[in-house]
Amino acid sequence: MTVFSVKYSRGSFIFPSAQPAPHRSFSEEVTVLNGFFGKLASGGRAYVMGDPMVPNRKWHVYFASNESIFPPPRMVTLEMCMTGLNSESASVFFKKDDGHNAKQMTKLSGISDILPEMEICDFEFDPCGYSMNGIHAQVLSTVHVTPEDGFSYASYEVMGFNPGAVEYKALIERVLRCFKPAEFSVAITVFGGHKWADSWGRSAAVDGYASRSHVEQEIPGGGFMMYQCYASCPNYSSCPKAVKVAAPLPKQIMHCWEEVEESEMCCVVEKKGFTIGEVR
Ligand SMILES: C[S@@+](CC[C@H](N)C(=O)[O-])C[C@H]1O[C@@H](n2cnc3c(N)ncnc32)[C@H](O)[C@@H]1O
Repeated sequence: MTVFSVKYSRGSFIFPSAQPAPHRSFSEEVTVLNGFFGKLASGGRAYVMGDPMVPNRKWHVYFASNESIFPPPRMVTLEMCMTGLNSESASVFFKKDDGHNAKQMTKLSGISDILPEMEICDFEFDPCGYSMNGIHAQVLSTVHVTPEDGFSYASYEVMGFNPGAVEYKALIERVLRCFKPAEFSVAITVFGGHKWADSWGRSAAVDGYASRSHVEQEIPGGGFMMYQCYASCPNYSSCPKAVKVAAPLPKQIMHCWEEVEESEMCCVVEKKGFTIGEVR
């Protein structure tokens, strides 16, 4: 089987020092990924997006494609990372003596209502935890839930949908209803031209949450990424305004990959076919 394209993405780890190799730093991960995919026609391309005002919330992305013209065809991807889950919402993802299983977790949590047409294969962990994969035609989605209090976490990812047929803000709100997190991030990746993605390239005002940061990054060939972090804010009028951070200008490109630790990256690096940068 030939790889057509690959994308690896993650937020900042909650416990970075607990990560085993090769996840001790993004540069280590990129080295491993380039070992597998760096020889694809596009070369490996890596980005770190984040707002310096929100230091523990960065979005790490790696792409490679067998097309020399990057990026691959039209595609929108939404990725949400949620922490501080509401304890009642999280309790759904604990097994119970009455045989409470993954199917009931999917229904009771509201996950089945996020995109009702999805066919879902769900799994409950023992004593708690939940994962599912969903499919409908070319649309794919996945959810993973760690419900334990103190380090609760849920992720939602969907790709391959028609952005004109799914309303961006409403989808985010259906996901939030399942978990009611204290904080969350949304990463949007658009391949195939900015305009095609309709409302998906714009920031969303989400009821009950304040946008804490908003970062945008153009991808060579017409692609686009947007990364937004939110924190719950019941009294919306007193919420601080979001800081909108622009994409880096070409003149900010610096060749300093080897000298830069991930924690202090402040530049864009292009070296031997891969690019890594932090957007400020
Ligand atoms: C949903 S699973 C992780 C799935 C997957 N690694 C991910 O996040 O993409 C994590 C939750 O399942 C629970 N769990 C129970 N048994 C587990 C196991 N054998 N492996 C991983 N997680 C387990 C953890 O305590 C946690 O609440």
